[in-house]
Amino acid sequence: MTTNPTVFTLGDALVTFNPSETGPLRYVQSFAKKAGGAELNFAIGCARLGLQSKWMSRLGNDEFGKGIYKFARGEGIDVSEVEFVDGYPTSLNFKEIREDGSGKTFYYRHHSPVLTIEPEHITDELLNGVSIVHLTGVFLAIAPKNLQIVLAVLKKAKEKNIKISFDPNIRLKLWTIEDARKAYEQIFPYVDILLAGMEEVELIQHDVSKPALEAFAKQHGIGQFVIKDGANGAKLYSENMWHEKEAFKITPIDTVGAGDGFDAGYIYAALHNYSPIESLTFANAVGALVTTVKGDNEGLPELQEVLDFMNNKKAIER
Ligand SMILES: Nc1ncnc2c1ncn2[C@@H]1O[C@H](COP(=O)(O)OP(=O)(O)OP(=O)(O)O)[C@@H](O)[C@H]1O
Ligand SMILES: O=C(O)C[C@@H](O)[C@H](O)C(=O)CO
Repeated sequence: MTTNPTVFTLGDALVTFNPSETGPLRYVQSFAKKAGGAELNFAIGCARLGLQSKWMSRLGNDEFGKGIYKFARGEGIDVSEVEFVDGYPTSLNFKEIREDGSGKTFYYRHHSPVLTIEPEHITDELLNGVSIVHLTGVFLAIAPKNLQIVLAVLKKAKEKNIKISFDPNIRLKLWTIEDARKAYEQIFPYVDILLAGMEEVELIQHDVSKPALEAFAKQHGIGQFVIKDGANGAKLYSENMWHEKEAFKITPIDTVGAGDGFDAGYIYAALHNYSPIESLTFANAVGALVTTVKGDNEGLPELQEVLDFMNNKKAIER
């Protein structure tokens, strides 16, 4: 491959308050201020792996928005499609983390700045030079009108022959499963790579037997159907075959963002023509590494870190 491929994504970012201790949020006394948001995490993951990463968003014209903007730019993300808007405060997320590393999110994003994105902002030039468009259900869940924006991006991507990947990222704190299913029905026919968590697959499609999942992929014309399953690893259905790979053995301390990291790893692998098993292994490694660091994206690794981790190579620390 001669030029470095560009990945495009679109979504809301949040100032994420990570608790300084585990346990119920009501007893937590202090937080570390960080940045989060599923699509921003994905964009950071791609940039750390060395891809060109373009993130479209809107941020509040406030201190938090400016902080996120500087953070994203510092990660090397193309922020030319990020704008500040007055009257819409930057979204917030307070996290709760349990002893096993599992997390809960408490959102304050009812008046998100991304509500000001309109279909006419999806211009012809927006996807110039882009190799893959990656969208997620979080942006869809923020407001019903976002479906029209997502469809505009998907249509533009199809016109330009750009591959489309999608992560349902179901957030039932933002919408109902019925509304999610209705929106996904309109999205799935465009999707080339579907990256879904096992629990999400169960919510979307009750029967998770292999024949039912095969029928689901065929019905929607999904070329690569990837199912992420936490500590069990991941599997892929593609070209009438199943491929499965176990997870790496690690001790998770904060699992939020593992799925976004996995997505970035899988897209990196897809853009570099990895085999199905190589792709799952690489993406599992990125997902596992994310869980070993507190924060939604601090654990996203650089390419060499993934390779060293997969080869069990110890880093020289001193
Ligand atoms: N405890 C763990 N041990 C090893 N690997 C893990 C663990 N948790 C997650 N991973 C890796 O990260 C991937 C994604 O995690 P998970 O299945 O939880 O994603 P998800 O459901 O999309 O999550 P989320 O949207 O909450 O980030 C897994 O497929 C696996 O490769
Ligand atoms: O954008 C979101 O709603 C998700 C984030 O709060 C968080 O970073 C996450 O859940 C990542 O998958």
